[in-house]
Amino acid sequence: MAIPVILVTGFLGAGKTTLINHLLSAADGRRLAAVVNDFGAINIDADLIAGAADGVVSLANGCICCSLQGDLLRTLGRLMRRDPPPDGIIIETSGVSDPAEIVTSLLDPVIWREAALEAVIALADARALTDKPDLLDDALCRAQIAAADIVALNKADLVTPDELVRARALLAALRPARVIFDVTEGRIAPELAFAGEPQAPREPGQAGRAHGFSTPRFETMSWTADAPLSLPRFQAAIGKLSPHLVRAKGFVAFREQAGRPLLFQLVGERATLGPAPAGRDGAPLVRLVLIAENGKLDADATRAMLEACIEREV
Ligand SMILES: Nc1nc2c(ncn2[C@@H]2O[C@H](COP(=O)(O)OP(=O)(O)OP(=O)(O)O)[C@@H](O)[C@H]2O)c(=O)[nH]1
Repeated sequence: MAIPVILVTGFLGAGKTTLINHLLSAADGRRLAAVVNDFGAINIDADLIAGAADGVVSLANGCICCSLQGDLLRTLGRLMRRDPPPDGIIIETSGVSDPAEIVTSLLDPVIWREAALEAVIALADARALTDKPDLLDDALCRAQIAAADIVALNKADLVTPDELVRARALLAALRPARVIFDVTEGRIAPELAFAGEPQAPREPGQAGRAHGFSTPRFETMSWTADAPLSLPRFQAAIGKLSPHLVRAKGFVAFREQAGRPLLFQLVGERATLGPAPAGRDGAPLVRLVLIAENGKLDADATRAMLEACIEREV
């Protein structure tokens, strides 16, 4: 029997990793494997998928809808040959991927027989949609919603009930026939994701047509440091950089809070610092990935700004 595959898509920072963590934690004895794709050179998402290190495969430094497509198919092949094989596979696309391209690859009859695409779940960010309804004018964002069987309107906790109704209406106008769920922290019912029998292969839809805006549209920069940072200087640097960024994330450590690694997240203008999952041995103390629209980030100046945050021992 074919292994069911769930494809998770959605704009940068909408909550894809959070949803996958939820699905893995609610797996109820099912052996789920996850393939995560970070567009940057450092794969932060793989380290954020809790407690499933064994079943998580990371594809970094490219986008699985274009440069890493072959890697994705090879990875699926390897996962399917595991003994025992997984009961389900979740693929997280990077926020800059056009899922239609990946859907087309997964519809290859050879793949389909063994790993059948069961559902495409698109994450939309209720807060971002409320702040910027014209997000949905964006071709990439539309392609992600258009490819979905299920739309999860995430971050419901960050908007009022009226705002939630408006955000939902915006999505419904774009994708009237699809199911839209309001969720917080990606807590979609697992049975919605792995619903049972895979659907019949579908038409690739707009595959190919919508492409061209994916990877070349964004650029990514990674930065690492082996010494802790100054918290006020880092906050000031992020304040200056955030207007030029669409997304940033990574692990940080501050001199002011010695021995406490933190997870830094920036989505739009919302920056948060929270507890980091246990670090990987040998990984640099500070690992950041910054994503910007092409041409919006001066890499040298950004690097210099971040270097200036390092607290050197005197
Ligand atoms: N308040 C709130 N925050 C959320 C919710 N879901 C996710 N977040 C936060 O939003 C940020 C981004 O979440 P991720 O799950 O990393 O988003 P992503 O789509 O995987 O991000 P990329 O892979 O970089 O595109 C993190 O700080 C999450 O903790 C939610 O429902 N409510």
